[in-house]
Amino acid sequence: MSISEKVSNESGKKTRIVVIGTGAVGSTTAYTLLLRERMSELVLIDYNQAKAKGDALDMNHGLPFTGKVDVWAGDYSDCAGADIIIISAGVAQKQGETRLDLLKRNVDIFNHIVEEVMKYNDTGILLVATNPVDIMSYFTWKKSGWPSNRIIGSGTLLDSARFRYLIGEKLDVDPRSIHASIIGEHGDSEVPLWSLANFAGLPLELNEDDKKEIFENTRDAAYQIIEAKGSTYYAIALALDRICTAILRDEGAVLNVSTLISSYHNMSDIYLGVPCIVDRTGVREIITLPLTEEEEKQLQKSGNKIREMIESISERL
Ligand SMILES: NC(=O)C1=CN([C@@H]2O[C@H](COP(=O)(O)OP(=O)(O)OC[C@H]3O[C@@H](n4cnc5c(N)ncnc54)[C@H](O)[C@@H]3O)[C@@H](O)[C@H]2O)C=CC1
Ligand SMILES: CC(=O)C(=O)O
Repeated sequence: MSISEKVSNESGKKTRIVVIGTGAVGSTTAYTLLLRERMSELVLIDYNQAKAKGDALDMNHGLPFTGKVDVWAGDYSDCAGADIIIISAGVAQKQGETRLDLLKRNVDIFNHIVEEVMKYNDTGILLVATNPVDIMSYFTWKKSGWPSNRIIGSGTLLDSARFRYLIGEKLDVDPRSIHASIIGEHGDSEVPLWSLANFAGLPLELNEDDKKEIFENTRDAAYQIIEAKGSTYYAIALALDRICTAILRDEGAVLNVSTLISSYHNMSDIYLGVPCIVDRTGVREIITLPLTEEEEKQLQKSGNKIREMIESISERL
């Protein structure tokens, strides 16, 4: 069986992923998808066309070491027929800057991108990584007019991975065996769900100081990495690859992505990071977790912060 057959979807059609914005996050994501042979066609689009062309050339030179994937630097017309379109274009967070500071600049960029994508595709799934991701996902949903199940933000999948890694380190247990979630905003108001965290079904043996340290290092991870090297991209690339895989393989995997909530712990009409069942249709179902009173309070605070940000761009919606 050839690789292109292997990665074809059920109808035998080739599988295409488009990455828009091939900066640190976009190019690392594209490379991760290529290494793991997730698709038969990979298209790179960037405002800086030379960068996209250089990346495509560089990745093509690696094909003798991977499988057969067609990789090229394209334009928006290549979104036609794409299964997944990842948007990681925009302005990156600078040292000391919050994700929300980026909002207005990135809305301008998305206004153009979403309009272009809509000209060529109305059946794919849009996967948003650009920050502030919950608000950019909401904006994309509004602007596109697509059903919300097909507009997915990376949400708190990355934060949950950081949380599981740090808990695993503390307990000396493989992070894949740690079941623990961060929900809410992908940002400073995110909420750790200690009440549900476990491994092998057992509660975690962590004292309050350990918990405080683990959560603060989870919440502040992006700031720490940006201070050290300017931007974060490896772990988000793996998180985006995980979401693409759940979609393309129709997995029904539970992932903490950002989605439109309509009645979640008394909140509605915002995009928020919550556990969702992800399959070929995108977000198939949102899972409502039983929270403690304190966790619910924190989640509502996080939701209110997102709502305020959405209201600050209301004239653009
Ligand atoms: N959701 C998450 O967990 C994470 C999100 N991010 C976010 O991802 C975004 C990208 O970050 P980086 O890759 O580090 O930034 P970067 O500056 O390296 O890359 C951004 C790219 O977008 C391109 N771009 C700008 N305007 C464009 C347009 N109109 N059309 C097409 N391309 C355009 C730029 O030319 C550049 O190549 C940022 O908003 C960052 O905060 C970063 C890490 C994790
Ligand atoms: C930059 C960012 O959002 C992150 O690494 O979490």
